Amino acid sequence: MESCQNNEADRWDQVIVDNLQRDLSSELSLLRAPQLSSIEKREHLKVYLRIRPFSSAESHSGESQDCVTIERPDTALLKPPNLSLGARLSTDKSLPQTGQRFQFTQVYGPETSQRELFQGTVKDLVKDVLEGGNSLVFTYGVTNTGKTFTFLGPDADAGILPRTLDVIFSSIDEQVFTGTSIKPQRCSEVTRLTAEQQAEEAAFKRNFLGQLKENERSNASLMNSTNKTLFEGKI
Ligand SMILES: Nc1ncnc2c1ncn2[C@@H]1O[C@H](COP(=O)(O)OP(=O)(O)OP(=O)(O)O)[C@@H](O)[C@H]1O
Repeated sequence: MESCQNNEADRWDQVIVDNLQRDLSSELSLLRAPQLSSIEKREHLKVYLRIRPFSSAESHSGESQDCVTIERPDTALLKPPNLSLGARLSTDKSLPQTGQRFQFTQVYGPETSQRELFQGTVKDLVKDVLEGGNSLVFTYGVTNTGKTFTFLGPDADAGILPRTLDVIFSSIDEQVFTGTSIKPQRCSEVTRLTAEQQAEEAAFKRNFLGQLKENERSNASLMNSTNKTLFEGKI
């Protein structure tokens, strides 16, 4: 009897498992195509490649700029640089060097200005942020590839961060809250300050800015005395 019951139970398990398999497989096969295309539509990650110009040391070292070729606006072909270990170990110099192709949202060549890069990559994100959106931008690359140049840039040729701040502050010009009764907290919250807290914040700000100015002054006088020593040393 027991064995008969077991057989019966096994049969039902089998039926349920079979149905489950059949249902899932038919559902998955129906869902697969639309799901993939909707993921593709929601793809927000953009990856840009910026190729910096050769430094004068690199140009003088005899390295060929052919190690990076922009094949299409979104594709770069990379070959091992002549001076790299891989290229030096390759025994047959008559064979063409093999390269690897990489695809990006857009490739920016060495002649790209800071302005062009900002306009092509980050400007629209800043507009979204001004309308309440969130964005994350970061630079990634080995040392000496131009991350700091791209992000901060020299004073005379600002990178994407100062350009972003400029757009933000120019856009909210009229809406800047000049009072001191609220203080930003974490990413998107604010704390309301009592009169006593406002006085504390104001004193902290005065001290902080005073210290910054003092540091700038002492750095400038240190530079002056170092230059003077070097100059006198040369004479
Ligand atoms: N687009 C560019 N045009 C002209 N010079 C550039 C450019 N990008 C980088 N450089 C120069 O190349 C050098 C290395 O750049 P940078 O310091 O930005 O590299 P990095 O990736 O931040 O390096 P690290 O990771 O070591 O801090 C600097 O002398 C910089 O001025």
